Parts: sequence; structure tokens; C-alpha cells
Amino acid sequence: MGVLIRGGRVIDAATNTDKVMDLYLDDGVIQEIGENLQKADAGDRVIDADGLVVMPGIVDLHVHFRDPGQEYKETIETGSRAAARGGVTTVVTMPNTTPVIDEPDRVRYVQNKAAQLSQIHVLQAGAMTRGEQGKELSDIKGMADAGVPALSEDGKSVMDAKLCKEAMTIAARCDLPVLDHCEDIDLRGNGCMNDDENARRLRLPGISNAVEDVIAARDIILACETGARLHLCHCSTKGTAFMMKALSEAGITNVTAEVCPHHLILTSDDIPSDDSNYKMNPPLRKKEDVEALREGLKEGYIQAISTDHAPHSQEDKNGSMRSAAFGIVGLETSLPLIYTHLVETGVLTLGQLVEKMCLNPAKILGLDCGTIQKGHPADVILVDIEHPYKIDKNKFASKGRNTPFDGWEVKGRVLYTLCDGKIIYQEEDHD
Ligand SMILES: NC(=O)N[C@@H](CC(=O)O)C(=O)O
Ligand SMILES: [Zn+2]
Ligand SMILES: [Zn+2]
Repeated sequence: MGVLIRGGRVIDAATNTDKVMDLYLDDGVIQEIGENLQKADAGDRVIDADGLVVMPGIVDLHVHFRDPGQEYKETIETGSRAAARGGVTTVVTMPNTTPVIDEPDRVRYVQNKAAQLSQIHVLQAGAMTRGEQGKELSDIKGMADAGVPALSEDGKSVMDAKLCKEAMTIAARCDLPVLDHCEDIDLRGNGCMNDDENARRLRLPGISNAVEDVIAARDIILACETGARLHLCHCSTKGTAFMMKALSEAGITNVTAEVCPHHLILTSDDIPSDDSNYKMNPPLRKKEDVEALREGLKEGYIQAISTDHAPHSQEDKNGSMRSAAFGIVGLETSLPLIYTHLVETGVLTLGQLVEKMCLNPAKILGLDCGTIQKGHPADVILVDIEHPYKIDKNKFASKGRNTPFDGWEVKGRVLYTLCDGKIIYQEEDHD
């Protein structure tokens, strides 16, 4: 049984499309794109997309699903449902679970569970070092053979530059990108928010830009020397934006970067009180950082937007920012936040949103999704960009409620998510 999506405004970055058209999906693939397509057979489902944006399913390079070990925060099932509700059809799950995903059997554990419990594409990244302890390399080759799309030490940096270089050398040999969390742990110390007057106002220890910038610089140098594909995770500073610009001007193409919605929309000035919903790593920075990151996305030397969906339980987020866990959820808010705060305000076009959230992340992983083209995977979402609504954390499919965006009025609501040609999410209030 196929699905005909009729009369939507199709946005595609690979083909530079912005046109009202029909799509016909069957056998998990986009079969036809055009005007006035006819149903192929009587059993086909027809969706009226009049007035809606039709775009590729989002590819999120950076999420935490917490299985194994911390299923009270999130599971592969709840994380995948949150993804579907947010219009996300492919995710890369980070290996900082308990135990850490650092060997092929653990990769297969997540893959098997995802095959049973998830309706989206869950790709598990492998850790660079055993237990993310930064002491000895993990079985990178074995995990590559098991099908990891990337390596990552997310949650920390490999502080030993020699070991990090060795991991990059093997990653390059295995043709795996390194998704790089840049944080000098000694420089960070016990910091829990940006090191500025707001930290002083709240009497909290700070995290300076150098904490990110020194490791970003080091790892860019190592990537140039090893030829590894390096992707900088959750960039938060103007320094990182500046380095990405310099690389682009120098014609160096093996380094890419992502930014998360919160680092594009909030600054430390927005932290009202010692509230752990504003605690994430890296922290909310200054206006000039936000502007530099926005400029990088607009100009193209920063390629991707990811969520760093980091669900935590209420208990883990209790109390002061000093002691609460780092991280906020993002899967169910990223599209409307980026649409409302970057597209409606004229920073990005809708085509650029699709490029940063769908096409470029797919390219970084070497996948053929993230685009609406004949013969490509039928991962498609339908989005209402007309009617404002309020973000309501109590409606999240995620177990996590840790967001600073609860109650925000936004546009860009996902009404349908299709993955492999099947409807896996439909907004309940929508008839
Ligand atoms: N971003 C965060 O604040 N937290 C992440 C770890 C990480 O992405 O570094 C987590 O696992 O909770
Ligand atoms: Zn990280
Ligand atoms: Zn992360």
C-alpha cells in the first residue's frame, strides 16, 4: 500500500525545490514527484497536504537515548517516539551509556533493540576509548564492521592528544567521521554556566569559551594531520565559528560543525535564576557568540543543526545548577524553534533549514536520506508553518521534561511523520 501526499509545498535543499507538488511513496521509497499524480491503486492512503510544508525527515546527528543503563531517563522506544513527534526520522545515538558503547556486541545490542522497538532509523555511534576513560582505544575496527556510522567520545574529550590522534588515524582508515565533543576538562573545573556577569549574579562557577576553543583548535590540527573527517559537536562559541570560517576560506573540507537550537536562540542573559533547565554542556554563551554561530550557518561554513537531546529525570535535575546534570531535551522542539527564531526572523531561508537539518547531516554520515528525490528513502514530514501553538512539555513523548522552552509560542508544528513510507506519527488534534 502506497501513500499519496497531495498538494503540499515541497522543500528540498539538494534540488533547490520550493514548489507545490504531489509525492507518491511506496516500498519505502519516493516513487514519483510531480503535479496531479494519480493514485497507483485503490488501497493507497491519500494525505491532503494543502497549505502544509512537505520536507525530508530530519536527520539528527546528536541524541542521547540512555539505553543501556539509564532507561529511567529515556529508552530507545520513548526516544524514537519523541523523534517521530519532532519530525526526526534518523538519529545518531551517543555512546555515553552505562556501560559505554565501546565494542561490537554493545553496538549490536542497541541495533537489535532499535530494530524491535523503534520506527525510525537509530544509528549507534561507538566510543573512541574504552569506557570513555581516555586511557586506551576501543575496538574501533570491530565497531566499524558492526556498522557504527561514526565515532564519538561525547560527554567528554579524549584529553590525551596522542591517543586522540591515534583514534582519528584509525577512524580515517575505517572511513568513519569523528563527532567531537570539545571540552578541556581541567579548564572547565567545576564550572556549570558561562563564565560572565550572569554567573557572578547567580554566584555560580563559570565555563569560559577557552574550554571549548582549545580542544576544537587541537582537534582541527589533528584532523588536518591525520586526514580524519572531524565533525564538531554542539558548537557554542564565536571562536569555533571563527575557526570554521578560516577552514572554509582555506578550502579545507574534512571538518564540519553543528549547532544546537538553544545555542542559537538563548544567551546567559536569559537564565532567570539558578534553574537547572538552563544547565547544559556547553553552556549558553553571549550575544556575540550566538551571532557568530548564526552567521556561520547562514554563510555555510557551519553545516548542521542537531539537538543534543539529553533527557534527564526530575531527580537528576533537582536543586542548584551546581550539582544538577548537564543537558536539555530537544527532539520535540528543534524544528519549531528553528523555524520561528531563524526562518521567520530572516536569518535562514526554509531551504537552508532543510539543508542544515536534513541534507547536510545525511551527507556527513554518507546516507542517501535528507532529500526529497525520486528513488531516495521515503522519510518525509508534513509541517504546519501557519498556526502558532505553545510548547507543552507535558505532551512530550520523551521521558525528559528538562527544557527551558516550555510554554514558548512557536510555529512549525509537525502534523505527520513518515519513515520508510509508513506513517509513524500523526498529530492527534489534526483531522
Ligand atoms: N549536553 C549535555 O549537557 N549533556 C549530555 C552530554 C553531552 O552532550 O556532552 C548528556 O549526556 O546528558
Ligand atoms: Zn557533548
Ligand atoms: Zn551530547
